[in-house]
Amino acid sequence: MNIRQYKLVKRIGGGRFGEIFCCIETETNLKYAIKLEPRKAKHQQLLLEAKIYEELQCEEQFIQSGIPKMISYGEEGDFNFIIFDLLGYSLDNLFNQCNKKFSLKTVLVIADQMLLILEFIHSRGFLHLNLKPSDIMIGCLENAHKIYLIDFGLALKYIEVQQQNKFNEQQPSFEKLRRTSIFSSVDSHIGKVQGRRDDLESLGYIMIYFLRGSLPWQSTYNDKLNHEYDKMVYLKSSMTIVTLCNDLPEEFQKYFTQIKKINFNEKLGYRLLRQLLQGLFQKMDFKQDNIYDWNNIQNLQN
Ligand SMILES: Nc1ncnc2c1ncn2[C@@H]1O[C@H](COP(=O)(O)OP(=O)(O)OP(=O)(O)O)[C@@H](O)[C@H]1O
Repeated sequence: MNIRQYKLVKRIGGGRFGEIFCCIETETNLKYAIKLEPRKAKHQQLLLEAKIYEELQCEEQFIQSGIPKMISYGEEGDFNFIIFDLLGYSLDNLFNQCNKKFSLKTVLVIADQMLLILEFIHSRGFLHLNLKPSDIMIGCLENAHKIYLIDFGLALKYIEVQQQNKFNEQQPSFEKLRRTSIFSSVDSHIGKVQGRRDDLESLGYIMIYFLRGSLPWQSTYNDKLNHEYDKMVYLKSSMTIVTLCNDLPEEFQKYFTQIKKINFNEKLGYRLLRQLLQGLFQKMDFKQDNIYDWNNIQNLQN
């Protein structure tokens, strides 16, 4: 595979680790996404991320898993690259376009698909450990109703996490990056070994964020500057589930109670969590029609 057969069209995103462009394969005219990481970057992780995609893609269930297909990866000149299926918008983007509120129906449909995706990656031994709305995407065209999870740059095999028996400040700064987000689990902030339940806790915070428009510990915290980080951690770790889920349907409180009850390495009842949220969906008499809040917006902005 030769990266030169792809032409960069436009930048579509970027984060702490790379720049993402839409590209066209010149022979077929098909569009893809390409993630580029400078090879001089201090903490190179793109090729590790590629290995995770490679391992996940070997699985039979991968096709329906809600993870974009990796077409190719490698090194070219000054960059490491991964080429993936091109997806649509991130939920971060869609959330902003919906005036920072999603309806209960939209949140429940997202959560149901995310639980399936997490069950899949956990069953293959991986933890995402960096869940946030910008890593959750919708597909393109006929897959526009499907939810996808991206960005395995900070993912780990939990078997490896278990071997790191205790967090230690000398660990690579990836460890620090994993616990800087407003969506990170409480245990990640206090340096406890992370497991599958930490991803589910982050998903719970994302649901609350979408429903309320913010999280109670967000206040003045700025994740780029790490400003007021200690205050954010204090507020998050001292908040009870009851206060966090105040005024929300009781299923959210039950969701967190269920997660907090289990040990970090215990197998989770994904089905139970899905049934809990599906029960709420039915109770509210919502329809399974693949219509999300953003489908009501006339001109979505890229
Ligand atoms: N396959 C894709 N199709 C379309 N857009 C994509 C795709 N992959 C990534 N993006 C866009 O690029 C953004 C950043 O991607 P990604 O999270 O992989 O980068 P990162 O540098 O690892 O970011 P972070 O700092 O969040 O870890 C996403 O939020 C999304 O908007």
